[in-house]
Amino acid sequence: MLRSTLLSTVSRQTGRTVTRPCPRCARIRQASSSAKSNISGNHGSSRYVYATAGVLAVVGLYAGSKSSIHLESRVDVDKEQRTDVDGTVSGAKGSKNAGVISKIDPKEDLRAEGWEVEEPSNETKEYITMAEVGCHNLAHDAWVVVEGKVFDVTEFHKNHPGGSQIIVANAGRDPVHPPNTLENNLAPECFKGLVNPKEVEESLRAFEAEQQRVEKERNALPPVETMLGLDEIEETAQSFLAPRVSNYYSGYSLDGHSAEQNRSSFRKCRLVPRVMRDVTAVRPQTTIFGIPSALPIYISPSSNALLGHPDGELNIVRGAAKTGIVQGVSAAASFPLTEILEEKAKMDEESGNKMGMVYQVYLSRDREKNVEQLQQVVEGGCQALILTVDSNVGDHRQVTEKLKGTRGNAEPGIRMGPLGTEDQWHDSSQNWEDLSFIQQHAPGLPIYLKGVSHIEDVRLAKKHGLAGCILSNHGGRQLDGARTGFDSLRSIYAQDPQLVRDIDLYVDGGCRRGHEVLQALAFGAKGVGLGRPFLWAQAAYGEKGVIRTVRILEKEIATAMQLMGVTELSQIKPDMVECIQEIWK
Ligand SMILES: Cc1cc2nc3c(=O)[nH]c(=O)nc-3n(C[C@H](O)[C@H](O)[C@H](O)COP(=O)(O)O)c2cc1C
Repeated sequence: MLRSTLLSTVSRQTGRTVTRPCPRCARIRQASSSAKSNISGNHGSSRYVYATAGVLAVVGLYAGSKSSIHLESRVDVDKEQRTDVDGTVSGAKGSKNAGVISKIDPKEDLRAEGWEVEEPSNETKEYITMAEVGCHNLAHDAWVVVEGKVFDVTEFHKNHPGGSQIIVANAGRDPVHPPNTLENNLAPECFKGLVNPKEVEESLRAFEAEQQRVEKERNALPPVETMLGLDEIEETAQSFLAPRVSNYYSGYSLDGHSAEQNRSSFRKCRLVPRVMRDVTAVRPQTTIFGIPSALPIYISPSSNALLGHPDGELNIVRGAAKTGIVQGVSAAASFPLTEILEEKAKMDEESGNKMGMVYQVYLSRDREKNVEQLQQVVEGGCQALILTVDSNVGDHRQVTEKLKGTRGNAEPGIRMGPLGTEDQWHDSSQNWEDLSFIQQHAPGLPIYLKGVSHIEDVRLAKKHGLAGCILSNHGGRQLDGARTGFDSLRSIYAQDPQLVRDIDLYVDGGCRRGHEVLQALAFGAKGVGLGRPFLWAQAAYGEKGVIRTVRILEKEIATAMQLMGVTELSQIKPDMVECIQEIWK
């Protein structure tokens, strides 16, 4: 049964979502009662414009210097892939997400305006409009435009080397991908047609204008040396990044209780320093995931650094290498692991030291993907593996969905359901038995389970021979209401201090100051991970921002150690941190 496509637009006045049937699709449906296509999507023009403005800054790297449109390379469209229905043309045969192609042919008008216009193909005389492309903007229905060509990347994005999210984030949109890379990896049937070149041109112009704005504002930022705290760097980044980028980085699930508590849980403790001790020289060095580290912190794996800066994760590699801290690389990084490893090799050669790099994986629904990935990780020289287990289904980020974040426009009731289950990287069947599979394919690599809260799960991790656990609620981005990593640590320590000694525990979420790192160490944590601060820092200042962030934390940690009366991290004890019950109420 054909349903009317609904358009959702966010009223700028009321901020409320207004939903109405799409007149265009309704017209097409009237005309094509026998259409095979199952059209779904929302492409309200005001939302589309808003979302487009958001994406422009996001894909700086991809934009490159592309300023002209080349439609010279034709892709043969199999006649049978398109079914003419009363003047409209539906998408690929058998595709549940088949598209709709306009019967309006603007080519003559365009030629009259002086455009050089090529024929889309012998079979297809019409162009796909950007509005139509915009209908296909979801993880399970994703089209993108590259150099005027429209591709269905619904299947491809799940295996995209740069991560699924970056593709989905740009689904239904402008040209965003380096030329030829998609074409070479896509089956011919994924080609949907061409977009009106004038529209592409306009969209590119807007894209470039936004790129220039971001670059200009980034260049006008106060010098990185004037940044004194991690929050200040975040504010600076937020001041010029497109709302969509800011929203993605700061995003949390549902009401953000866990994200908020991540910050506040550290502030509910009081430090109880010791005095009259010689603290002239302090040693904040330690080992993180078994790797020597300058500080008891590490960069927690976080996806899509490229959203904020064209060098993305490469900034983080350079910053981590130059400051001697360990980088956790996300399975959904925006650069392929091969490129990240190449950058690491360069840094290792320059410094003569081997930087610390650990790789994060999700258990994929397609285990073969994990096998390939793990082989790359082992051969590439990553020193440990982080297995993130708090994402067995996708997140539920209401705020992000509203802003057309990474998941497309959410149509309540229609779209919310499948989002969590479509992604290859979230396997809701994952369980303890799967650990042997990971262990088998990552021989010799210590494995740390990320996203643990319950003491019994720490015990099980130990029983299964894992090197440690990262107590975390994923920065409040998965289960809203989940206990904070720091609170889990305190609770586990209170129940079974020996367990904390027997297995390595790390904590992440909400830590922004050096003394907060020490609070976690007091209860036995081996180190603390920070996610967002490094994303913001590289977005605003590139590699220098990463370095500045580490330097700020280094100073804060060293000063806090001196003021606490300790010279070694091992001297920080639980009796030096008081978490008073009344404060928690
Ligand atoms: C934008 C963003 C992307 C993230 N991507 C991943 C990821 O790909 N894998 C993962 O295990 N954790 C991911 N995380 C969670 C972080 O590793 C970390 O648990 C969390 O950010 C810590 O909280 P903090 O940002 O307050 O420091 C992400 C976090 C953010 C903010």
